[in-house]
Amino acid sequence: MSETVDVDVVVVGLGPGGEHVAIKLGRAGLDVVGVESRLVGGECPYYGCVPSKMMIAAARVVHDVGRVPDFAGAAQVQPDWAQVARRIREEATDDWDDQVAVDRLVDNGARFVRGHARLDGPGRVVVGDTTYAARKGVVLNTGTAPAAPPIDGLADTPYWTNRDAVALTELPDSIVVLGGGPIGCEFAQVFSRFGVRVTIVEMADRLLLNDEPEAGELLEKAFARENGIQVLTGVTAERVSYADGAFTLDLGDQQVTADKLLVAAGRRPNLQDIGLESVGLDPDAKVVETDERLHAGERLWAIGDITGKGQYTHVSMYQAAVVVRDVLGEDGPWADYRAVSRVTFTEPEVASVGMSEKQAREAGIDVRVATGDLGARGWLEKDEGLVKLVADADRGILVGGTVVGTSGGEVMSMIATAVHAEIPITTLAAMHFAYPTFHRAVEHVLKELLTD
Ligand SMILES: Cc1cc2nc3c(=O)[nH]c(=O)nc-3n(C[C@H](O)[C@H](O)[C@H](O)COP(=O)(O)OP(=O)(O)OC[C@H]3O[C@@H](n4cnc5c(N)ncnc54)[C@H](O)[C@@H]3O)c2cc1C
Ligand SMILES: NC(=O)c1ccc[n+]([C@@H]2O[C@H](COP(=O)([O-])OP(=O)(O)OC[C@H]3O[C@@H](n4cnc5c(N)ncnc54)[C@H](O)[C@@H]3O)[C@@H](O)[C@H]2O)c1
Repeated sequence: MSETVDVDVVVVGLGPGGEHVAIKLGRAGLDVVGVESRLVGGECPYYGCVPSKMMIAAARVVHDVGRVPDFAGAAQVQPDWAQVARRIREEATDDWDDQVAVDRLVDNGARFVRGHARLDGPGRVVVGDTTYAARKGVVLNTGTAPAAPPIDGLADTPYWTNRDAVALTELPDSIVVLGGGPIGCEFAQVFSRFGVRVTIVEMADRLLLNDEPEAGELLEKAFARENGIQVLTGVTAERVSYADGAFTLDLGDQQVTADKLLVAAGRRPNLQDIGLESVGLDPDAKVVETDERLHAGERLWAIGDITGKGQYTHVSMYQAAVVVRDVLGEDGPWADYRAVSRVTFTEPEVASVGMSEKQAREAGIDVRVATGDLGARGWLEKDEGLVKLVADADRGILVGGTVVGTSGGEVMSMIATAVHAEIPITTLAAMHFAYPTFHRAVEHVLKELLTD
């Protein structure tokens, strides 16, 4: 029997942002219903950031032991994937069980419904036989799923996505990674450091297409040097087949074969089958357009990957905080994307904030760029890397920056502060920079920007 339940807010999809909204509004005393079809917390804790960074931490330790001969004699390491798999299962994902997250939601005053939610007009959400009528509105946080590129034969093979890769209990001897974006690069290096023979197949002419070209080029060199990850760029897989326990990718003039195939070729937004047409939105659109308060329509907010402002947990959480302020009638600050930062956790880390040089030029800015290496600390640690700064010469401020290197994400944070707060370059260049830190490399590049 169908029923209608009146509530204040319905949150559809409980990724990192949706979970935050439901908890905060529940705690504020609103009648909130959170609906999730899979696991509360979404991709990040169960299939994304958290398990992948646990793998990366393990791989880094293995790699560091391998560097002993470069610095201090000899050491032996016997990597054991079982320990990594156990840690992911027990410490990160509770064996892919979200009871703790469900309890946290309910303890904070929200109601939880497991199921697939569909919009049914403004402020209305249907789950099974129940319609929720939301007085204040609906927050969409449906996220993304792994995309499968339209390659002949691929759909008929037992290929892996990130969801399989984080649940591995045994490593294969060899793997092809299709896609050289953040997901492909992070997994490729982990597997390679555990002794798997890795080939990356990327159709663009470089790795990390969304970062500065210098970053992808440097990472490719690091991959080649380290354990010999084979990187094939500018190639298109024409056909994929699977026989006798092996995948074969036909790349036109060559073939690659491996025990496993990991598809890391981008994400597909979960926007079909959620009733967008009932609120006047296009279900075939790639993103849901939002304003600075994340409004997407009448009594409708959208947050997270589906908004197209950067597919990152911190963007989803940032937007969630904006929505909470809006729902509770508080003052801003409202959403501002000038200084969105991102880090690919390879070694070297690839970190960036704000605009790339190309984006700044396309925006019509009077662009000035400068690039430098990691300076004294890089030499001491035998680490290669770079700092690239993108300036608006007219305004005398930074609009973007990239750091590739050890702790690149941490070094980038000072550039993020500068871009966000629009600190004059002359003020930045007059700072003290401790010797010999990695962040001191930024000083040299700032001075370079100021020389004629
Ligand atoms: C391997 C990997 C590594 C990553 N590493 C990082 C990282 O290091 N740092 C970082 O910032 N980001 C990282 N990301 C990206 C990050 O996981 C996402 O940006 C983050 O999860 C935010 O997504 P979201 O809030 O849009 O929702 P998601 O996490 O995608 O969650 C959306 C939820 O909505 C649910 N849902 C969808 N439709 C419905 C419906 N109709 N009814 C009910 N429920 C529904 C889904 O089941 C899902 O649980 C990584 C991603 C991957 C795949
Ligand atoms: N550390 C992090 O913050 C982190 C880590 C992983 C993922 N993420 C987020 O998840 C998003 C998705 O990651 P992703 O790496 O899957 O996507 P992506 O879109 O960033 O990269 C996918 C890559 O696959 C390539 N590709 C697509 N189709 C192909 C084909 N048929 N053959 C060969 N190459 C093909 C594309 O050219 C692209 O370079 C990222 O953009 C990022 O926002 C973040």
